Amino acid sequence: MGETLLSGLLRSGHPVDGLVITERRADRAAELTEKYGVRVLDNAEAAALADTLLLVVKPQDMGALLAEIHDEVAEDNLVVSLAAGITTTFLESRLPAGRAVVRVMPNTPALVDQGMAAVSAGSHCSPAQLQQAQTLLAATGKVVDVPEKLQDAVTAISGSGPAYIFYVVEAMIEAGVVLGMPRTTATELVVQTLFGAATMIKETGQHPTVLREQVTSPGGTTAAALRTLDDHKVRAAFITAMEAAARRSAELAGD
Ligand SMILES: NC(=O)C1=CN([C@@H]2O[C@H](COP(=O)(O)OP(=O)(O)OC[C@H]3O[C@@H](n4cnc5c(N)ncnc54)[C@H](OP(=O)(O)O)[C@@H]3O)[C@@H](O)[C@H]2O)C=CC1
Ligand SMILES: O=C(O)[C@@H]1CCC=N1
Repeated sequence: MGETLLSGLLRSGHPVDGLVITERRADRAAELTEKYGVRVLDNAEAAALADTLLLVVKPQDMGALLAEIHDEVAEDNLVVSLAAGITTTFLESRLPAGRAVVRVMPNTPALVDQGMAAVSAGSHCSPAQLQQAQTLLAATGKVVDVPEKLQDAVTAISGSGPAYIFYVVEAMIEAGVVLGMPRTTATELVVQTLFGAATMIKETGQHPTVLREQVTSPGGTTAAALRTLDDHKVRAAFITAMEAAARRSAELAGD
C-alpha cells in the first residue's frame, strides 16, 4: 500500500525531492530508490524531516513505529495513518500531546488511480489539515470524509472490497473453464463483463437491482443462475463476511 501511494503521488506530479520514504530491508530500499529515485531514511530521520507523515505499516506494527518516531513528531506536523483498525485515539495516545492525526482507509485500486479512500480527523486536526490529507489521497482516486465510527464498515466495504471482487472474478473464470472455455478467453470475457457492469452502475446512476432485472429474462438463463445463487445463500454470505471484516477491523488495534 505504501508503494502504491508513493507511485500515485509521483504520477500526480508531486516532486520526488519533496518525498522521503522509510524501508527497513536494505534490498527493498535499493529497489525503491532505483525504481522511483526517492530518498530512503530511517524512521526517526524521516519523522524529523517531514511535515506530513504517512504511516503505512501493519496494524500490529503501529505501536512500535509510533514509539520510534515519538520524539521527532513536531507540533505542526500532520500524522496520517492508513492502517486498518488503528483509531485516532490509539495514535494520539502514543504521540506527544496535541498532535494532529488523520485515520485513512484506502484501497488497492489506488494503483491505477481508481482508489477509494475514507478519512476521519483526530481531535487536534484542523479542517485545513484534514483537507491536506484529502488532497494527498486524491492523487490516487476518490476521497470521502466519514465519522470515525464508520471506519470499520468502510474497511469491510471498500478497504477489503477489491478482494471480494477478485474472488468472484476467479470463480467466474473457473466456471468458464468447467464449461469448456479456454482460460484466456474466459478471463477476457469475465474481465470485460466486470468492467462493463461497473461502468453501467457508475454512468447510468441506476440502482443495481434495476440493472440486474434488465439482464434477467423471464424463464431465462440469468434467472436460473440467480436462483442457484439464492439457494446457496450467496447474498447472506456476503453480509456475514463483511460483518466479519468489520469486526476484525475493530479488533486490530488490540492485537
Ligand atoms: N493491502 C491493502 O489492500 C490495504 C492495506 N491497508 C493498510 O495498509 C497497511 C499496510 O498494508 P500492506 O501494504 O498490505 O502491508 P505490507 O506488510 O505489505 O507493508 C507494510 C510494510 O511496513 C513495513 N514495516 C513494518 N514495520 C516497520 C517499521 N517499524 N519501520 C519501517 N517499516 C516497517 C514492512 O516491512 P517488512 O516487510 O520488513 O515487515 C512492510 O514493508 C496496513 O496497516 C493495512 O491495514 C489499508 C487498506 C488496504
Ligand atoms: O486485509 C486487511 O487487513 C487490509 C485492510 C483492508 C484491506 N486489506
